[in-house]
Amino acid sequence: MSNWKKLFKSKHDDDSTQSVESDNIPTSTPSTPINNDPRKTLVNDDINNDNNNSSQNINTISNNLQNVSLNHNDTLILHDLDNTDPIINGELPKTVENTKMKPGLLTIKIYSSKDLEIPVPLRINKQILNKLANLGQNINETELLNKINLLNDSLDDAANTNLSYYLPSTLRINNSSIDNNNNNNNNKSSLSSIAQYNLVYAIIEIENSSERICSIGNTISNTKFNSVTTFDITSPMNSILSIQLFIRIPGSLLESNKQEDHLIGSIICKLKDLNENNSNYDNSSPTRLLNHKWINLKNPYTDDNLIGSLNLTLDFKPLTKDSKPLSIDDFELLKVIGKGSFGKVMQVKKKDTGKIYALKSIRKSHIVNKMEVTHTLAEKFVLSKVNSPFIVPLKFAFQSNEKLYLILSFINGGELFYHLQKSRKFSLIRAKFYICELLSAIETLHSLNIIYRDLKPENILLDYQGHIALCDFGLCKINMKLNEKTNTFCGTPEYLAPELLLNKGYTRVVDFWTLGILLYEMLTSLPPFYDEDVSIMYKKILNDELLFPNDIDNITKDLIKNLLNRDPNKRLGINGVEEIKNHEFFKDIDWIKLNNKGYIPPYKPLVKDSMDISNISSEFTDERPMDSVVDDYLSESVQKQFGGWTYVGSFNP
Ligand SMILES: Nc1ncnc2c1ncn2[C@@H]1O[C@H](COP(=O)(O)OP(=O)(O)OP(=O)(O)O)[C@@H](O)[C@H]1O
Repeated sequence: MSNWKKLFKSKHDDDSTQSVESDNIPTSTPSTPINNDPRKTLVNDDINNDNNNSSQNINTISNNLQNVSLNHNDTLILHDLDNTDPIINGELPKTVENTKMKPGLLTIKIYSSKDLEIPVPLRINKQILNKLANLGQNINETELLNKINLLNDSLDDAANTNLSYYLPSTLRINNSSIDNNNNNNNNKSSLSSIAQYNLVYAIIEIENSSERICSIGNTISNTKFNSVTTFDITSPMNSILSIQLFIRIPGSLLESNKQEDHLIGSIICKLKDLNENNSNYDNSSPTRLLNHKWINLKNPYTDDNLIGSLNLTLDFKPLTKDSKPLSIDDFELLKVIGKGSFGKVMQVKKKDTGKIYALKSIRKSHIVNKMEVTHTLAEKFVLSKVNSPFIVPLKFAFQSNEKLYLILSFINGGELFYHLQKSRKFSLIRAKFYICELLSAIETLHSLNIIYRDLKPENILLDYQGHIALCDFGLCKINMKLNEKTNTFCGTPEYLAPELLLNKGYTRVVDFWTLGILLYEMLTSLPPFYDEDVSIMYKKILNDELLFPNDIDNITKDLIKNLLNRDPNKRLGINGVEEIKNHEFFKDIDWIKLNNKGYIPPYKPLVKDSMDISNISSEFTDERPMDSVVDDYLSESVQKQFGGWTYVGSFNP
């Protein structure tokens, strides 16, 4: 079949980042716009009832959203740590409701660890031990040698527990002397020789921002960090702080002979719970949430207590009415990372905290001219209301006279589109993982009466661990109660549901059709009704039999067939997302674990740190990052529509 041979085309090949409007002539289905690029997002304004009321302003949308019924599923299993610190291991909250704790800055100081254990057996002998002893840094060498001599004497019985007390956490090594694997093929680096090897490191993550800190001395067991980092916190009532401790083991100490990174243990806690424990908490002045406290490590996947703990101090400084409003000058522009219909997306660094974000800038005059004001306002409101682990978090929104700015967490594992292009298709395990996380994201949106309408691999980003983050909420339709219909013709041609093509009105179940198309595409490399000619593709969507390649199993086929039921009233999910979750395909999924990002992603993108842009096309990153100066005049009444744009979290100072 010819459509199995489609060559993926970059969505940016032909200036196709512009939304296509209805002047494109329908050829097959009445009132259906056609464009040359099947993957391009369509919005048909002729029948776009979203935009009918161009004077609808941000406040109206805000009011609408306040009426939204919140499906709050916030059951937490709390368990004590030192009998005082509640550490969570429950379901992530999905909405921002409580404004007891204001947005602000969280400063984390990590001093040291105690009793850490190396989680895997090491291949170790006297020679290696002595070499390590000589390479140890920031440690009293004589003392270390004495200890290692003791250990040498009983090496046969030496458990890793003991080793972690003697091995230094930071080594200065001649690359070739400890880990030949790093240098075998690289003469240059074997010449460059001495390198600092921070064996123990921590990844601190909160609100999708992460920071890596490295050991600076002592032993693996009692690592010294003495590091300070500050995070911007926008939803403190929902923020979950995760600190994961890893050890990087040189290949020469492992049977595999290859360098490996292993998780030693983690701390996961909810900021508000730490706050609730602090009886002196004042909502508007800096507060110490933890003071030099030893926190026990846990296994994040089983929640079992582990031996070992970390010494921390946490300080929280809430924003106040006097805090200076944000502007583009508070950010350093680093790289262009994407282009949307109305502006660029850039990687930026917030000057005060040094944290890396994505900045989406939108020119006001463009959206006004294209009657896209409502969609843009809806995007910001959806982002500011929704709190899902699988939706890209909005950090801030601000504006100038000419532009609107959104500051989002920078998700740098690349678009799913890019990874699908590279792999052509995914294994069932990998596709299932993405579908589960997407279903959870859609569930959160639907619970807020929001339909997404534009599910496709281009709008799905992978984070550095390989979890998904849905982006681009420009086509969301808000206030869509169960079974309520809308008519706007929008979406991406190969993902359009039949009821949308027939222009008879559609409900939230369009999102389940697109989910079915996406699953099919991930497993086979092409959407099921694909054709390069869009008008033929529309006919196929409406009429063609759904065919599967032989390697798709019956349970998966059954799920796809039910999601791709052309009758929206009989489509799986018509009675709610739970109906889909109950399908046999998902029978082994623990949804609470999933929402805690508890499943290890089957694929981890190659991401070094939050600055890394290697998964982003050079088509963007080669461009010079700049906030273009524009001189658009917008009348006061037009400007008024953007009145409530500013966002600094669940509280506006
Ligand atoms: N938070 C983010 N982190 C990293 N990259 C991002 C982020 N947000 C957006 N991008 C990149 O920028 C691209 C364009 O962003 P987005 O889709 O939100 O813009 P848009 O104007 O709404 O686009 P469209 O024209 O497709 O509707 C995305 O496809 C993605 O590759």
